[in-house]
Amino acid sequence: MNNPAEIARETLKLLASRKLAATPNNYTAVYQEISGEPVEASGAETILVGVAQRLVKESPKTSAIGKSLKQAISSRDWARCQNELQHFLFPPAEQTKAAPLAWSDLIRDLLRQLETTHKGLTIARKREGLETVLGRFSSDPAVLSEKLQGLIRSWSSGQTETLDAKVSNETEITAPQLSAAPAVIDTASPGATMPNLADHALLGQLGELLAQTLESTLQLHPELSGEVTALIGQVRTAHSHDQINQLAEKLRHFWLHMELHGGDKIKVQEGLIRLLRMLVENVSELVADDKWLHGQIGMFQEIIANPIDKHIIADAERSLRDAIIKQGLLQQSLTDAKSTLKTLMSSFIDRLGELTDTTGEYHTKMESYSQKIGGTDNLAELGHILDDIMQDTRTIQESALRSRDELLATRKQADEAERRIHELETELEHVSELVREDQLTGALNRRGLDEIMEREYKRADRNPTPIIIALLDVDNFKRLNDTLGHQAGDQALIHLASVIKDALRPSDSVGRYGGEEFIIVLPDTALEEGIATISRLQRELTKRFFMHNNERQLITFSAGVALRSENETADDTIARADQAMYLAKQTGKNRVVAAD
Ligand SMILES: Nc1nc2c(ncn2[C@@H]2O[C@H](COP(=O)(O)OP(=O)(O)OP(=O)(O)O)[C@@H](O)[C@H]2O)c(=O)[nH]1
Repeated sequence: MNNPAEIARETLKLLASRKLAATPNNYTAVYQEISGEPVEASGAETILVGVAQRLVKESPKTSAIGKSLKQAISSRDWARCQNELQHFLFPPAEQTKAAPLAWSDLIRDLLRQLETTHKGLTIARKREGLETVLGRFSSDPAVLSEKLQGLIRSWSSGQTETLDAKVSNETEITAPQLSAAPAVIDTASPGATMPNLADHALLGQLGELLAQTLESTLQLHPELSGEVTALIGQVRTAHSHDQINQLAEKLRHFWLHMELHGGDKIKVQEGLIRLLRMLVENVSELVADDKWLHGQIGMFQEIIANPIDKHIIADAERSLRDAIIKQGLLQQSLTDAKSTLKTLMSSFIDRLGELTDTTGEYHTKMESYSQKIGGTDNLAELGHILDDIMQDTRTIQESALRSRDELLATRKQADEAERRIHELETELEHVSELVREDQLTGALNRRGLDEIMEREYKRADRNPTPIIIALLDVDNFKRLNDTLGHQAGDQALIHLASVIKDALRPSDSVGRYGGEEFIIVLPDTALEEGIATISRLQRELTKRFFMHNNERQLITFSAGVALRSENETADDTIARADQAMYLAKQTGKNRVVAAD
C-alpha cells in the first residue's frame, strides 16, 4: 500500500478495531505498521530506549528488567513500561528488608574481628584497612557490605600483605564467600541464575579443600575434635544457599574457639618456660659445687634465655643424651670402685682387731708366766716356762709379721681404689663439659667457644696481650659432599679438626662455628704470627691428606685472621674475621687474608 490517503484510512480503521485512542502517538505507530516505514521515536521514547539499554548492560540483575522494558517500548505497551520501571525503582519489599539484617550481622562480626588478635595484624593496621574501605565504597551500601566482608575474611586468614592490593582493586576485594553465597548454587531460589558447571566443580573443590584444612586442625586442637568433625561433615554436604550460610556462621564460631584455644596454648607454653627457668635457676644454686651438673644446667639456661628454636633443642638433646649415657657408665664404675674400697677398709679394720686381740692375749700370758716364774725355784719348771714363753713369742711374732704384710697389701689396694675413684670423678666432671663440645669433630661448640673467648678476652683486658681470632671455611665443601657423600663430608670435617688440633699449641683453641666453619683462638699472638700459624695449617693439610676409599682428597680452606682491637667485643672481632674470610673466598679461595 503506497497511497498515503489509503494508508491513513486503513490506520483509522485499525485504531478503531484495536480500540486505541486516536492520539498522535498511536496514529503514528499504526501508520508506520501499515506502511512499513521506520517509526520516528519521540524524545521521551528515545530516553526510555537509552535507559533500557543501560539496564541491560548494567548488571545481570538489571539486565532482565532492561530487556523486558525494551520489548515493552517496541510494542508500545506503556503500561508494561511503567511496571518495569516501578519494579526497578521500587524493588519488592523482601529484597529491601534483607539488607538491615545483613548489616547488623556484618557490624557485629566486624567489631568482634577488630578486637580479636590476628597474627601479624595490629588493631591500628585493621583500622587503617577499615578506613580505606569506608572511604572508597561508602557511596554504595551493597558494594560496601561486600568489601567489608572481604576485609574481615582477609583479617581472619592473615592476608595482610594482599589487603592493600585488594582494596585498590575494586573488582577483587571480595572473593566468593560463604555467607554471601552466589545465587548459582541454589537453582531452586527465586530469581536464581542457572548454575555454571565450571563454577559447580570449582565450588566442590573449594569445599573439599576446606574440609581437608579442617581435618588438618584435628591434630593441633584435639580438644575441638567434636566441633571439627561436625563441621567437616557439614562442609561436604552443604549445597544450598541456606546450608552454606549456616555453615559460615558455625565456621565463624569455630575460628573464635580456635583463637581462644591457641591463645591458651601460648600462655601454657610461656608458663612452662617460666617454671622451667625458675627450676633450673634454683637447681643451679643448690648444686653450686656439683660439677657433674654444671654443663647441663648451663646449657639449659642458655636455651631458655634465647628464643626457643627447634634445631637448638634437638642439638641440645643430642649432646645431653650422650653426656647422660657416659655419666651412667661412669657412675656404675664409680659405685663399683667405692664398694671395693669399703670392703678393703673393713677387712683392714678386722685384721687390726685380730692383731690387737692376739697382742692382748700375749700380754696376759706373759703376766701369768711372770707370776709363775716368781712362785717357783724349780729349774726344770723354769725351763718349761721359758719354752712356753719362747713358743708364744714366736707365734705372736709370726702373727704380727703376717698382719703387717696383710695390712700393707690392703693399704695398697685401698690406695689404688681411691685413685680410681678420683679418676672417675674427674672424668665425670669432664663428661658434663661434653656439652661444650661439638659431637662430630670434638672441637668446641658455639657455647664452648663463647666461654673460651670470654675468658681469653677478660684475661687480655687484665693483662694486655694480643689475641688472634681466625675464621676458617672449607672450600667447595658442598661439591665434596655431593661427589663423595655426606658421610665422607663428616669424616673430612673430623680430619680437618684433628689436623688443626695437632698443629696448634695447647693454649690455643678451636671450635666449630657453623657447618663447615671453624674458629681458632690464638691467645698472646700477634697478627704476623697468627697469619703464619693459619698458613702453616694450610700446609699441614697438603701433607696430611684426607683419605676416602683409599684415595687422597685434598681439603683446603679460606681464612680471615683478625687481631682483636682494644676493648673490641668477641662478636665484632669475629665479624671482621668473617669479612676477611669472605675476601679470601672472593679472591680465589685457599688463602689467608688479614682483617682490616
Ligand atoms: N657432611 C657435612 N656437610 C655439612 C655439614 N654442615 C654443613 N655441611 C654442608 O656444607 C656445605 C656448605 O656449602 P656452601 O656454603 O655452599 O660452601 P662451599 O661449597 O664450601 O663453597 P665455598 O664456601 O664458596 O667454597 C653445604 O652443602 C652444607 O650442607 C656437616 O656437618 N656435615
